[in-house]
Amino acid sequence: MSDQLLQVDGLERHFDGLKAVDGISFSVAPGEVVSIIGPNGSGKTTTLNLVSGAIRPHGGSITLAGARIDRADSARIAEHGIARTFQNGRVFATLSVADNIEVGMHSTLTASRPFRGLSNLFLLRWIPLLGELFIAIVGTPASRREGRMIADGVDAEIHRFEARLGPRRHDPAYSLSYANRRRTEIARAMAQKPKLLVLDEPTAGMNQSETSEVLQQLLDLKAEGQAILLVEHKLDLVMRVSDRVIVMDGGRIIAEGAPEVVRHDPAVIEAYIGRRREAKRGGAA
Ligand SMILES: Nc1ncnc2c1ncn2[C@@H]1O[C@H](COP(=O)(O)OP(=O)(O)OP(=O)(O)O)[C@@H](O)[C@H]1O
Repeated sequence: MSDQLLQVDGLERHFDGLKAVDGISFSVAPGEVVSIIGPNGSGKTTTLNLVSGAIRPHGGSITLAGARIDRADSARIAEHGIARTFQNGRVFATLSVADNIEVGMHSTLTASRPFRGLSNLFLLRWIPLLGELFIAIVGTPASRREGRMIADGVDAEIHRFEARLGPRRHDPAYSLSYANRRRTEIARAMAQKPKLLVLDEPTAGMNQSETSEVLQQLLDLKAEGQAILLVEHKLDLVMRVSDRVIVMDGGRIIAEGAPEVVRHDPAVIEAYIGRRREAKRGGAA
């Protein structure tokens, strides 16, 4: 059995004949930070969507900690231990920062969701619903203990971004700045205590000082031993935080290796610089 945390083999996904992800294979080891970079439209987000179960692959396999997850839906994949954030930042707008983070812990609950395994069985899915409702109203010693654990977990995640989210813990997400919404999203993902944290452009739309702050937070997560699969356009950040960098172009992996090696790979330089040259020529025409 592989000692990798995430193992992706021959992954494929097409959209109306367009091969967005064209038979890629890669892995993430426990505690490793792996970044996927590449020009626009090269298949990075589609890869994250496949790994997190947002869409289904048309071929290949995805294994997390030894379990096949490529046929599971995103809720089951979250239970397996993958948490993700989205390119455009997704939070529950009317929920407070604390409540958004608490939602992230839902997939980890056991005492408050004793029949959650039945949720996958269409005819029996009302049983866990009624069970959860009953426990929420009446409560059990175990569910009360779990309630305290949730409150501690929310505090711990807010503490991660204390200076920014601490004063805003009761504010509705719609009232937050864009950067704070993205921080809330990362805190919610971390509240799941994921084996693998999947981040899609966590600094998109952020200025330089906000980006530096995110870089420091990613370095802190890495120091905690958190495995991360990251898609990011800001190459300075990628080079500083990654153990390994995967470069995609046209749905394929064109280079892979340590940041310094990949940075000087001729195929990578061509994919980036050549594309820019083409865009300029197109603009000039
Ligand atoms: N739902 C979809 N329907 C049709 N085509 C899609 C869909 N999702 C992605 N694609 C196409 O698949 C290709 C890869 O897209 P993807 O979003 O994965 O690229 P990307 O590398 O993440 O790009 P960017 O850096 O711009 O976010 C693109 O040509 C895109 O237009």
